[in-house]
Amino acid sequence: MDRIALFDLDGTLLDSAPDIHSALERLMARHGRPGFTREEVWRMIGDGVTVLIQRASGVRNLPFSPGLVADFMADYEAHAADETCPFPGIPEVLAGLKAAGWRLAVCTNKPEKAARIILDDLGLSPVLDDIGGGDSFPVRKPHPGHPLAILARMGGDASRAVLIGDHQNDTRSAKAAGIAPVFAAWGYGLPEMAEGAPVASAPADLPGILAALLPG
Ligand SMILES: O=C(O)COP(=O)(O)O
Ligand SMILES: [Mg+2]
Repeated sequence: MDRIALFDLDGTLLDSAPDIHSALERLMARHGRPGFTREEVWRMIGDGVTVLIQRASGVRNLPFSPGLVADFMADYEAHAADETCPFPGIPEVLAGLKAAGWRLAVCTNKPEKAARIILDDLGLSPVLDDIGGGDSFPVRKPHPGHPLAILARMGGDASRAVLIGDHQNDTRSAKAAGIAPVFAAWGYGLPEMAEGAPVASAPADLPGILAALLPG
């Protein structure tokens, strides 16, 4: 059976924080609230857009409502790839893995529509076999059902898959699913979020780590 590499999106494949940050600044400004530092935004990313807006509105004493999320998303989707780009080395690593026979997919807590807009815009969609967002299934990371639902769609198996991500939600969902986790240390997570998973310090480390975990 083919080996499958599942990639987290924000903070793993893509440096997407600049556009998330900008859209959040505009949302706060529309409600007369001050913005956030980039580091504060990194700490709020990882559990999907609703939790991001709950965290941000909570800190700024802005009553949370689903309308805030819809308002944020309409603006974010229109600007999601303005400054967002793959981390250096990512396109080459994806192409190399593909050439080595791996099938590739994205497992992100970002809403699927926004993920597809960005991946299309950055020209990464053709190398991906599947994209499963935070709203694609009844559950999302850290629930193991999120990566497992993507594997099921691909006809894959947990024992022949790895999940690379920058947050404890990634390592935890992988471990609970029986998928080998790899921690992306270049992303937005704190080092302790690796929780014992093998650590890749740069994208260029991935081919070696993945081949060691799942020899062809
Ligand atoms: O949208 C988020 O909060 C996180 O998305 P990710 O799962 O791709 O890191
Ligand atoms: Mg991430």
